[in-house]
Amino acid sequence: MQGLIKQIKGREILDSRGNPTIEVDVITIEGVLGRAAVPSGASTGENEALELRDKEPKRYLGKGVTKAIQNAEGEILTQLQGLSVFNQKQIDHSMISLDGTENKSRLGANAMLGVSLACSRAAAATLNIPLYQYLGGIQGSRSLPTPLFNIINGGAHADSGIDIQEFMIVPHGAHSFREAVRFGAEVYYQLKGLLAEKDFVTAVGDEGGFAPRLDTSEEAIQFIIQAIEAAGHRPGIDISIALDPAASEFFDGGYYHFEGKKLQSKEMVEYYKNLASIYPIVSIEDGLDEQDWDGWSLLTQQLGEQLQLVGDDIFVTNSRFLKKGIQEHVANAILIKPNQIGTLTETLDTIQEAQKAGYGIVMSHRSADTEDSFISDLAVATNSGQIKAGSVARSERLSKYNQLIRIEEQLS
Ligand SMILES: C=C(OP(=O)(O)O)C(=O)O
Ligand SMILES: [Mg+2]
Repeated sequence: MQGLIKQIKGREILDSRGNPTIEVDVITIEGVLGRAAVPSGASTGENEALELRDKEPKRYLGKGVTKAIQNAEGEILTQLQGLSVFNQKQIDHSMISLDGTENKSRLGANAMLGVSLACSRAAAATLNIPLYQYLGGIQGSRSLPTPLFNIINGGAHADSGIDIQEFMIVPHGAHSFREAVRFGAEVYYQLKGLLAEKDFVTAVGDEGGFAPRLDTSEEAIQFIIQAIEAAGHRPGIDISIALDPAASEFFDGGYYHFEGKKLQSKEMVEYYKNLASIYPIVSIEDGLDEQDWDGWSLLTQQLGEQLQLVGDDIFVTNSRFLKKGIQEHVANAILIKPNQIGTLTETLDTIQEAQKAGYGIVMSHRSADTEDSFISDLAVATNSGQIKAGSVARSERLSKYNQLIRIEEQLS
């Protein structure tokens, strides 16, 4: 039998915030290597699988992942040694039962996901085929996703003081992925000029979008509209806007503390409704808090016909929460972050569940990411339709977009 797991090696590498994160090598008896690195969030959902970090911070770095590495190289290797990398389900389910906890807190979702993804890379390498082709099989790998470029950063991702975390542009009028990237870059550079003209700083936040000290989110949207026009594109026709308020971050004591006001769910819904009636907004992610299911129902009733409403913190890539959402008519799309759930098999199950229910899929990076571009291949393999991986000007973000440019070339 081909592809039997012989060795697992973990190492600490740095993520884009300069913190340690885990990279895993899986080596088969034929000496084939599969490698994967795991990203890390800042605005994490309460119900995410646990990222295992050491108790003590390092002298100059954030908390390390040496315990997660020990688990991958020790207990996980003992459990998986001799299994074939082609048995992805078996690999993932045996790690889940070995861990034995609801949220993967014993072995660490970071250790488990690193191993899980590295196994699939080793399988693709054994067959000598691209990862997207291995993951997608004959049915998959047909369409390139539309990118959502995050060009203004707020919330937990920057010190801009803007309450909404992500202002993204959606170049749905582009005819190819390559052209979409060009649209993104054109708007990004126009936006830089417009901000500089008004004496705003053009330093960037965690995901590579600008982080100007603006008073309101509406001001950020107006800058983006101007930048789209300055780049020669038509707002709402060639390029629209997507938002990720990441509202769990400003929800406290039953209220949304938003732009100096203390708002109830229904007032937030009114705010979004008004915003969407003025500007070409096509998608809002995490418009409300992860526990505010009633608010989410109202949001979906009021805006679900007209907008994509994406659940990130509320679903945490977990089919259990997604099923509840489908039953209760909450949201109409899901954000997919493999490290929120911790294995490839569970990620694929959640995607399938969402697709069956007609929910949209947005494949996603994390705010602290690495040069690993696994999610690009996964987006194509599952025909996710959309991907968000930050701006067009930091390499850990570009690794995803550039990989998609290569895949597009191969598929055409
Ligand atoms: C990518 C996101 O941020 P983080 O990785 O900080 O959760 C998000 O909230 O969608
Ligand atoms: Mg989000």
